[in-house]
Amino acid sequence: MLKFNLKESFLAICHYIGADIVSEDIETLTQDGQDFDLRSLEKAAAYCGLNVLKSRRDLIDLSEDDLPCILQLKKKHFMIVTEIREGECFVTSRKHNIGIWMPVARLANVYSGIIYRFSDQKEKASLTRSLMPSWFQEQMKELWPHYTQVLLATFMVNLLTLALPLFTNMVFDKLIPTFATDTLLTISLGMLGVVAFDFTLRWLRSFFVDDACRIIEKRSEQFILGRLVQLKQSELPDSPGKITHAIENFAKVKEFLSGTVLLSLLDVPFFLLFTLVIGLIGGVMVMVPLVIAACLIPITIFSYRRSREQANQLTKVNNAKSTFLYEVSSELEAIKTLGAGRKALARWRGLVTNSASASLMSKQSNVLLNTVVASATQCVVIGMLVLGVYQIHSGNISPGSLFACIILGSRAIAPLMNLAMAVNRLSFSLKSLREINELLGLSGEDDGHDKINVPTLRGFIEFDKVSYRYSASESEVLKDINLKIEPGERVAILGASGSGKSTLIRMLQGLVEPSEGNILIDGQNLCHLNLDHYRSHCAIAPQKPSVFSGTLKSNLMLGKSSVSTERLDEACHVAGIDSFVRQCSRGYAHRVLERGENLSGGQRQALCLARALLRRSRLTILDEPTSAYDNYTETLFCERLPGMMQENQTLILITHRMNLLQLVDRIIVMAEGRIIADDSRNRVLDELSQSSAASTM
Ligand SMILES: Nc1ncnc2c1ncn2[C@@H]1O[C@H](COP(=O)(O)OP(=O)(O)OP(=O)(O)O)[C@@H](O)[C@H]1O
Repeated sequence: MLKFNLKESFLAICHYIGADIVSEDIETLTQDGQDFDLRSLEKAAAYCGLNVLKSRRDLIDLSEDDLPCILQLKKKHFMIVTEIREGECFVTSRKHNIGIWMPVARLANVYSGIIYRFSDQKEKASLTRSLMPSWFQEQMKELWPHYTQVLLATFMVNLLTLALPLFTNMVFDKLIPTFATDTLLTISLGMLGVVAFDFTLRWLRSFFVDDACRIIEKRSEQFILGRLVQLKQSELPDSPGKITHAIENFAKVKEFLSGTVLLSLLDVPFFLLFTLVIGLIGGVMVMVPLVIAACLIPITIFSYRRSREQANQLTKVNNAKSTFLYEVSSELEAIKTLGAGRKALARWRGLVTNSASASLMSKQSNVLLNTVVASATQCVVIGMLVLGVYQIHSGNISPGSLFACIILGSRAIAPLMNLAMAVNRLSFSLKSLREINELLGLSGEDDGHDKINVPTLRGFIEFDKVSYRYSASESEVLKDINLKIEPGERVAILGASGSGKSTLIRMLQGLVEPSEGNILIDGQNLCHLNLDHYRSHCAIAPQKPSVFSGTLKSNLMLGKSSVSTERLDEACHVAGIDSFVRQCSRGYAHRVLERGENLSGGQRQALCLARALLRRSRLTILDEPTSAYDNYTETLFCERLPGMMQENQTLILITHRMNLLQLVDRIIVMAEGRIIADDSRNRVLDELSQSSAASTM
């Protein structure tokens, strides 16, 4: 029988689905030497973009949807199933890519009942996205058990609150007249027990709320960043400051969930319970809290509306502040050298003034509201005392009942007061939630369609009548582009600044979608491809180098989980950053600051170029890869690159440097968003030199 251990079985699955992973990758991922268990399997699967689902399942229930899968056999052996038919499963071997049909009855003798299935991570993500409008509500739903505990604790706490007024009533009406000290002692001890229980419940309630909040915080923040990465580039707000502001503001939602606002909301329904008890004890005395509540409700509603407007205003000015701060902090050097500090300061002053006055208005109305609301308890006590005197005088209630009503009245009105005071924070929390919902609700790259995985990219590219217009631009920046690039071709794209070269490359990476026409990759429409998967087969050195804080190695390995040192050395050698790595005392472990601030422009560019070359992808796109290089390093790069490129690797090179054209066989020339020449290198260069000679005559 074809039995494996778990690791071999997983490799067999990968081989079957064409996932790009080898045994060495798994060893690096799971730290060789450790047992390959479920955790290791999950890690290795995630590397291939898969989720593992381990469950119990009868063989009889196995369906096409579960395939390919791993069956756990009785003696810790495993077997993979790739096909099923009436009463039989096809179990296969990785090494020989062959298998046998085995009767289910025979398999059942050795099968332990446990199956490992695999689903595409994107499928799971798109499932989450289908819940997008209510992603937050969904999370809250999952936390329902936590909030049930909170509700239960709230209910108990409020019930226990009744004990004190009832005790007071009894003391005044029964124990003082009879001087029943034994009863007083017994009931007092009982009351101490109630206080201890109340204390525990309150503590538990805030613990449950904090715990729920911690879970929401963890899940939401993971979800937010995960979703952000998947959003369509063209849909994102123009300013990164807006994005960070929306995410930072999410803290207000967490504050709402963990703070007094939520607890005051939960306490509000108990107003009815307390007024009911006041009605039972004091009859007409119930009118006092009802009247005060009736006054508080419109004040609360008015205050909520006002604070909503203020929240909108404050968010707007704070957005502008964050955006400006982001810009200034990232371009501090340019501001200094250009002597633009004063101008920046003047603009900052304007923004700060706006923000300070918006925040002052919000604070002032909050303080006014708090002062008005704080008087409500006093009004309840005064109202109760005045009405109580008449009621006692007419024999309707006892003095004990009056005391009990005063305590209950204050308690009944407290949640309404808290709510009125919390509306300001409530409107800010809701505003923040709306803001983040709007951001996360933008279209994602993989929303809507079932996306196709390209198991291995051949690199055949076709632009079919492609046009594109940026939402902010007045006219099309690409017009009716028809283009075919065969696998293994080496192509340069030339053109004046603004002719659309980088936009064409951005489209090729699926960052922006054609306004018209289609882009086909190996015959498949790019918009139907799983972009994450497709991009994992591409390597790009962008025009603007993107360097992150970490080490040289972490920057080189971005998007790659393991790579041999030889490969790393080779890529750095070709990109011309090897001598710098050698100069650094810690080599690849050399510390890189945020955005590569401690590297020169050329080093940053070389780092990104080495990162792209390291991937040895079928499709390599280099967008002005040597624009920051000196001539000598550029010449070395031109000499070394051909030795590294394999025959089947397609190269697309955007450049203004004539020196780099020796790397390609074909040249495409663009002007004003159109292809104006597309031919072999020599012919295009001849044409270009003829036309430049003609223009100088
Ligand atoms: N995000 C954007 N929003 C609006 N217009 C844009 C955007 N990015 C680029 N453009 C416009 O699109 C046109 C093509 O830009 P693109 O960057 O593709 O040119 P390019 O040929 O790569 O130029 P260069 O050689 O200077 O890099 C330009 O006119 C540019 O102003």
